[in-house]
Amino acid sequence: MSNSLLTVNNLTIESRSGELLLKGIDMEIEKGEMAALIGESGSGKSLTARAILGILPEEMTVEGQILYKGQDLVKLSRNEHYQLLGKEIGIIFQDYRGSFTPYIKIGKQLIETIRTHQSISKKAAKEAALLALAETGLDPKRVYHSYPFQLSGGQVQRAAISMTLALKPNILICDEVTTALDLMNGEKVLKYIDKARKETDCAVLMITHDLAQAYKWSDRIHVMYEGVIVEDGPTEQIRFHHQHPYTKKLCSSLLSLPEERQASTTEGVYSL
Ligand SMILES: Nc1ncnc2c1ncn2[C@@H]1O[C@H](COP(=O)(O)OP(=O)(O)OP(=O)(O)O)[C@@H](O)[C@H]1O
Ligand code: NI
Repeated sequence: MSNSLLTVNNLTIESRSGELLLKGIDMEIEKGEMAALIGESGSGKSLTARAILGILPEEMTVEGQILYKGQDLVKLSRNEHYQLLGKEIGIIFQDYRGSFTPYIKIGKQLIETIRTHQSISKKAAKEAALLALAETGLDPKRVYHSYPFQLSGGQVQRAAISMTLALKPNILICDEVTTALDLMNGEKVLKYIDKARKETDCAVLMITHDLAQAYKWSDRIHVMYEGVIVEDGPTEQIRFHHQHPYTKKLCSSLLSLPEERQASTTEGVYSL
């Protein structure tokens, strides 16, 4: 067997009306790997993430397996699944504003989250919170003592990422994390996620529309199209030797852009 940390086998999701939203996808994510899941809007990327997190709408029917540490996540109850969130499986969403309650200071919320998952003293949790904030390039004391509305969008998002990473999850799922950020902040966030991955050896599943971003940061790319993973492989292979017509279309949309812009990761420009 491989080094797989998370194995998705033949995952199928059907909506209440009988529409097949995911059609038997397979995916393996290894420890320490940055795996990208790319594909156009509505192809099933976020549903895949939600299945792994156990937060799919109740009315959907799920078949197949999601194996993690010897257990099948598809078979867990909501409550059992919920226990894994945070410490084992972390999530960073595009909509980071929902990560914090508006009228409680960031520091207090960080401490509470850390202490929900680790039995450490308030003082130790405060130290961990300040360290986590500093690592995302924020002014730790200022952010710690601020309410979310006193910070810019990019600062709140970095604070939300600090909170997720302070728990040191084994798998981190990032769903379109840079879409709402400008280029500079998007790059900072990805750099920070990558640094955390290297330090903790966690696996990252990076969901994105942005092929340039996937090229730059991921080790492996899974290409999704209409609920199917049409192709996957090491990033270089997908970049230079892809086979599937949909991947060709995706890659050629990027190739037609000037070279220096390919190296950057602007949001929007490469969106499909
Ligand atoms: N709660 C829901 N009920 C019914 N259908 C849904 C629900 N959530 C998503 N879908 C459908 O499932 C399909 C996949 O949606 P999903 O959110 O996974 O797409 P995505 O690849 O993440 O797209 P985007 O890039 O726009 O975020 C879409 O056709 C969508 O309409
Ligand atoms: Ni999505």
